[in-house]
Amino acid sequence: MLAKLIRNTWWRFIATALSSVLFGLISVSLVALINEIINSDQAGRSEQFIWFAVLACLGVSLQLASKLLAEQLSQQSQATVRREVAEHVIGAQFSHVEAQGAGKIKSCLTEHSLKVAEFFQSLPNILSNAMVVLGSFVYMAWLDWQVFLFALLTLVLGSVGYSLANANAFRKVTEAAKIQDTLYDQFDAIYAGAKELKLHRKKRETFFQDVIGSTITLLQKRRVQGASMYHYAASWGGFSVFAFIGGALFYLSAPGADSGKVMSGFALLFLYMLTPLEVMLAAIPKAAAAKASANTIATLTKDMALMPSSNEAMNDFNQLTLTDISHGYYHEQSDEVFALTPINLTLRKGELVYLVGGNGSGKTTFAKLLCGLFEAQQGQVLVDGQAVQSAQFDDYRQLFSTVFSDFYLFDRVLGCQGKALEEKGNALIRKLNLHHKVAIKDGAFTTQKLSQGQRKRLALVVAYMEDRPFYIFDEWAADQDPVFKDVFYRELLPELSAQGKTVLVITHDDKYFGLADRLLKMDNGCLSEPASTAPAESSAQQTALA
Ligand SMILES: Nc1ncnc2c1ncn2[C@@H]1O[C@H](COP(=O)(O)OP(=O)(O)OP(=O)(O)O)[C@@H](O)[C@H]1O
Repeated sequence: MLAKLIRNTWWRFIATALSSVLFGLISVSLVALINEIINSDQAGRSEQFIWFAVLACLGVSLQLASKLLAEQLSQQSQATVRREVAEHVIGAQFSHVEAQGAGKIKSCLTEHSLKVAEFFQSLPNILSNAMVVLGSFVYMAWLDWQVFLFALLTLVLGSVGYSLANANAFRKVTEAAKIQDTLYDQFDAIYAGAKELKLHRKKRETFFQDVIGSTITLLQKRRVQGASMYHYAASWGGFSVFAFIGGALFYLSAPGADSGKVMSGFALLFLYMLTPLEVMLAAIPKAAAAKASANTIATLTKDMALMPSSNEAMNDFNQLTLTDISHGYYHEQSDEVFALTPINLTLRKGELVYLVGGNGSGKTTFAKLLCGLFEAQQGQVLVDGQAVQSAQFDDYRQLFSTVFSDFYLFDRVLGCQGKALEEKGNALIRKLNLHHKVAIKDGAFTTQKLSQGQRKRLALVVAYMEDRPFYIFDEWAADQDPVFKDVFYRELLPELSAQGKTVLVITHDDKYFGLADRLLKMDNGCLSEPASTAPAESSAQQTALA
């Protein structure tokens, strides 16, 4: 993921890297120049001062450029990550998105993307300081090659200790990234479960301490463990540097050693190198966290592969046939599978079909399968005799308008803009007796602060405005008052059917079963149709459903 981001922003990345590297090199050159100025005679100093002024101005300009570029790079990378995650959530198969869960997705959109952005922000620091350290070693080699060899040995020892700690720390950081995803799910529960938690003290305490509290503590623990490893490693690095300084000074102060310029050069370098070395070592944990976050984001987007895009849309049908289609869920904890028994069914234009059955029998799963939210794990869907291919599923879904029981109402009436549509929507709002509460203005609802039953009516308005040939209502009437329930079953549904729309109504309202053209029954994943309601020409086939 990091490599891909770098590829996408290559010129900015290269410009940032180049300006940071040059700034680092110029910084070391300035230190070397200062040492030369200290140790040269008066005559040679005027030219050196000019060089000093030129290098100082160039260095400051390059530092500014690298920081400005890194800021752009950081914001661009965060925007790219967020766009990519959002694109995958919107464009992947519904079952894949469902399998990831909201917590992980939110965590990627927020904290993980921020960590990636922070890495790019700290890039100039890492590179310029690396150059300072590297340049310092080169200058050391020029001053005294034996001391330089000693410095190299110290560097190797320091790096070995660091890489050992790094592997362990990275495991902790990766573990912390996973715990963070769980925490985001629990953050959702704080808000969504606020009523339940406020009404029950014991529940609240248990949730606060054993659920969210323990996740927060575990995350804190793993992050401290990861960071501590890096601090141990940094201390080991610091110790190696001091051992090197001590050794070098001891060697240089030995009787007969040519100390003058070399000693002052080393003293300057040691002092100058320490901070960059510290900054560099401190940047490594951030880079590790960014890598762990980038890996999480990459896995998420891989598991939510984009579906083939298309500009086509199916917009009508006469007959929709399902042959041997099925879908199942695997429940990891209980090692059980819930699966629909392969379904064979034909639905025709204008039919009003009721689907009934007990809780958990598979009605919603069937509805999701029918409208293409779930791509069948086996079997086929045929529109007017033509099998729908995998690449056509998005086109196929454009036949449906749905209101599931966990529907979502967007603030804006998306995809249905225009004055005429707005007027149509407001007429529907009046028809559903909501006009005293809400209206559509400038393409958006004036309010969403409505009761659940009223919000469901608004979802119905949106579905009507979409004007698709197939409607699915999943227990839509469950929240409606008896008067409006009657309006829904006796007026609205027959009206849709009369307009040639096919309607599948999932319902428990047995009082209205008689109004359906056909009645389907779901029982523990098995779909059947009582012979009396099956269409005459295919009743034999329909009674043999499942
Ligand atoms: N997201 C999911 N992940 C795993 N299993 C699921 C999921 N949704 C449903 N199930 C399983 O599928 C079965 C059927 O669920 P479904 O929602 O289709 O039932 P339903 O008939 O619509 O129930 P209800 O009348 O309560 O809405 C359930 O018993 C449950 O075990």
